[in-house]
Amino acid sequence: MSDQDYPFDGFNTRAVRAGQHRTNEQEQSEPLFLSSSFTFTSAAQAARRFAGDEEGNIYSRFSNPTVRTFQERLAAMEGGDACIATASGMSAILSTCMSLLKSGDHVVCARQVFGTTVSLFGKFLPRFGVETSFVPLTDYDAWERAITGRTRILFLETPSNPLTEVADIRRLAELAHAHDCLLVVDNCFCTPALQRPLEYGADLVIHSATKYLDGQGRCVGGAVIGPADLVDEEIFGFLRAAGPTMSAFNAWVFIKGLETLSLRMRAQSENAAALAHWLREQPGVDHVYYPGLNDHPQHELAASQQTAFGGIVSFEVTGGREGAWRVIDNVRLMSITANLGDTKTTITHPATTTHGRMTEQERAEAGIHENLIRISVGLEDVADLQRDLEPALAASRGR
Ligand SMILES: N[C@@H](CCOC(=O)CCC(=O)O)C(=O)O
Repeated sequence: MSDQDYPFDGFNTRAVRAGQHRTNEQEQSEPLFLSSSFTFTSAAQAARRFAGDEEGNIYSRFSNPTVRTFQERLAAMEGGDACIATASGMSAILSTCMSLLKSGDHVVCARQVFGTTVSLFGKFLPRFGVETSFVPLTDYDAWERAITGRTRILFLETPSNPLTEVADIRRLAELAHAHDCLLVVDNCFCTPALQRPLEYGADLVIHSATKYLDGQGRCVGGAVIGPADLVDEEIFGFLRAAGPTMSAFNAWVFIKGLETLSLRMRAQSENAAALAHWLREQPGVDHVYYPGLNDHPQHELAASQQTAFGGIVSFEVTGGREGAWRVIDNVRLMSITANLGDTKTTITHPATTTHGRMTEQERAEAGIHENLIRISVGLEDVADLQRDLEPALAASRGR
């Protein structure tokens, strides 16, 4: 069908409609296909499907209609040609690396990324001959200096986890392309509702669907979005062979999550902004990290690159690790958990959890101090979040 015949292409329309292919049952909501394999009408048809001469389902490790709906919907939302769904956000990064890199290749990665991403690049990929140089996220000269003739991928998160530092995607895309590299952006904190890195020149977008795409803390999953030649050819080939696949059930949950993504991201951004401003005024709070604050070092860049500032607020308290733990131990409403993007507000001590397996030096270089607390702001009333934090902050100060 041509665009003229079907001109319904707004972002919110895609979020609720893209990828839906009704069956003969004429269902209103997307069906969940819990079937590990699919049948063929003949041996010849099976052979055609396996040879790739005929489109159609084969086996849910690499082809499932519910997973396909999620992939088509997320690709449409990110503005990419293709999407591959994976078992987790980490397996999305792993699948990208295993399919696009070979022994002898080199990656440049921001220092300010999720701790497990540091482990993958710094500890596991070197076993397969792929080395990574880590650079400060916003030091563009350092990115350039780190690129060698063997560099294939530049990898970053923006905003970064947990300090919400923001990098200029356009600038890094130009740098990557000038050196024949790919720019891979983990868009977990913003989601396509707030930022679409492919529009700024990124080659691939990574997601942990576990976070905002689900949005209600139910399922683990991931995705890679980008051009068909990379995603459908290279990365799909690895996924089919190695099998770090998203389950149909999880895909179905994520499909429903995508339908409310825009609303949640806006509401959570508003709540986070209100909490960040309030936190700045509280005794015992040393520093608040939130891109929506005027004094955030990349506030203007975030305003130009994102349509809202996101739901993550991090802050430092007086009293070191003990002070931070006391705040966390004294909240009653927020959930103490190592996850983010949930409608329920979560509170985390990054230095000992999400970034706990980085070395002390790696954490210091990334600016993650022992007194840092990360809050993923949910959809509760901000007044209740303040009511929860106020006595926790007081307890931390010994009052
Ligand atoms: N990226 C998420 C996920 C948190 O997950 C963990 O902290 C598990 C640690 C591990 O991978 O071993 C976040 O930052 O909350």
